[in-house]
Amino acid sequence: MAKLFRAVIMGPPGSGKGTISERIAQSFGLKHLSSGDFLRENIAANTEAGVLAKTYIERGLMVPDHVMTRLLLPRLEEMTRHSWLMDGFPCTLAQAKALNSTCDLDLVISLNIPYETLKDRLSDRWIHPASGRVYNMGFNPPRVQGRDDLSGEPLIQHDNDQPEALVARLRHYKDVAKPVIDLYKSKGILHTFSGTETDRIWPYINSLLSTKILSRPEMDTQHIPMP
Ligand SMILES: Nc1nc2c(ncn2[C@H]2C[C@H](O)[C@@H](COP(=O)(O)OP(=O)(O)OP(=O)(O)O)O2)c(=O)[nH]1
Ligand SMILES: Nc1ncnc2c1ncn2[C@@H]1O[C@H](COP(=O)(O)OP(=O)(O)O)[C@@H](O)[C@H]1O
Repeated sequence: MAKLFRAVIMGPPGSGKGTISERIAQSFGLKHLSSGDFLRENIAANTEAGVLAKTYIERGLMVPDHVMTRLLLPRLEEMTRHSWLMDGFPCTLAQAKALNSTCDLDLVISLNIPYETLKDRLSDRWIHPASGRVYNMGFNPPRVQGRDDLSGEPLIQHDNDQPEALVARLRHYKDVAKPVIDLYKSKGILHTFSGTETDRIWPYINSLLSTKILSRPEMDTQHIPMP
């Protein structure tokens, strides 16, 4: 069987992982998998892992590694016929090692965005809690102010997107992500992109993926961008 493409996107909160993942999924036909979406699905379905995860998320804490791996690895193992891009996992070295034992990654994208930019974006971020859809009042505003585009339900802001909580979250990200980034660097699969605007970073990611994915004959041709 032709080899499938497996990628991970990493970056601090607000770095644009979700936004860039959607663009990659659309342009290259990879399935966009998001740890936050998996968690929300499990919380909504009241699964054992979902009930447990909820107690952490409600307190603004990261979900413990063993809960994350128990939840995500079986789902990834099931995806034997799809190329995918994982957003939000792994976040810690323990998660990265667990993922390593399940699959061989082809590529890791790491987003390196200045603190001031993250602070500005997140303090302007509005979320539709039920779906996880994210809006930014300057970058991608909702069609109707304060309302989700699809459901029309009210949008909220997260307390942990406010400046004081954000400093702690970003510091925490740096500490836990460093060994993960070092691991992927040592494997030779890490690609880091720096900048303050998603629209400026995107062409570089697009051209990197074009060189990696166009050569893969199993990809559905309708998803391959025109040269
Ligand atoms: N002004 C501006 N806002 C952006 C840009 N790229 C993304 N955003 C907005 C969309 C969101 O409101 C916010 C964060 O973007 P994402 O939700 O895509 O980021 P990410 O998935 O990394 O955040 P998360 O881990 O879920 O906290 O910033 C940009 O280039 N300029
Ligand atoms: N890989 C992970 N390890 C631990 N906890 C995670 C992981 N991914 C997501 N979470 C938890 O789920 C929550 C929601 O994730 P996400 O939708 O990515 O949004 P955000 O990071 O902006 O809060 C996180 O705040 C965190 O508590």
